[in-house]
Amino acid sequence: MIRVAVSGANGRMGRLIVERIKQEEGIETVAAFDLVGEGVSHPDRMSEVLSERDVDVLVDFTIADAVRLNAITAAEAGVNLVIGTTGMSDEDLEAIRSEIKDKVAAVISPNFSIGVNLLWRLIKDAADMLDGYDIAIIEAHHRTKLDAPSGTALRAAGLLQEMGKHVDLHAIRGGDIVGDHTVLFSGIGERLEITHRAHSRDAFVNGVIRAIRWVNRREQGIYSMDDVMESTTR
Ligand SMILES: NC(=O)C1=CN([C@@H]2O[C@H](COP(=O)(O)OP(=O)(O)OC[C@H]3O[C@@H](n4cnc5c(N)ncnc54)[C@H](OP(=O)(O)O)[C@@H]3O)[C@@H](O)[C@H]2O)C=CC1
Ligand SMILES: O=C(O)C1=N[C@H](C(=O)O)C[C@H](O)C1
Repeated sequence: MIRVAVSGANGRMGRLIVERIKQEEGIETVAAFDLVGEGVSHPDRMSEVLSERDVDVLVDFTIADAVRLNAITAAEAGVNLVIGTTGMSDEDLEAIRSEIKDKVAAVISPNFSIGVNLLWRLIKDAADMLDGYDIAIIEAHHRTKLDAPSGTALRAAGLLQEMGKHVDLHAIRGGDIVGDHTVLFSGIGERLEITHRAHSRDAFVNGVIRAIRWVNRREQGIYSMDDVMESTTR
């Protein structure tokens, strides 16, 4: 049995992850952390709760200001990680990576949906073939999302910038949009749009469950959803 703790357990993602784990064989939620609410521990108590409950994997869907401390606390307790939180500074992300990489295994991804992980592959091929096209990324999310542009859009832009491409980023916030990303390649006489739309957060939760199973008892290191997808069939 994989013993999981969920951080951000009262949030949109955290609640769904806790509910899904109840339906999964071989995984159980043994601890939950959030700032307030029934049945959760305060993150100040994370270190002792992780040890007391013998947690194998901590899943973090919180806020940018919290994830660094949560990740380092888990790593020091020898607990593997699945991190989906976005909006961290480059400095925070680098600190997380360097402080945990020799201690535990961690899957870190700004998007756990399989479709977006494929989109990140497809846009590199498109950029390669559509040399000289203007590139824009347009993302849309619900009105309460804290960070903009999204972590997914920033990852897409980063991949294209590594290829020497210039990318314009546009973020829209409104209503209850779960998460849309379009990478638009505009040329003379044509354009190509590669779009992913999440209809529900199940798209992310599916990937999180895969990542939990995969990261459990993995060797120390930092991994992506690409690593998970390469070596799992379900
Ligand atoms: N990688 C992916 O596939 C996805 C990533 N995300 C990212 O995940 C994060 C969470 O998203 P979402 O669930 O919509 O956000 P929510 O705001 O709904 O949930 C975040 C929760 O974390 C709580 N929280 C804040 N600080 C701490 C802390 N120190 N320890 C534990 N819990 C804390 C918040 O409490 P309070 O409300 O009281 O502040 C809240 O309940 C965001 O960064 C989002 O961008 C979202 C979807 C998919
Ligand atoms: O906050 C969200 O909701 C989402 N955040 C992630 C991001 O910033 O890319 C992933 C997804 O688009 C939903």
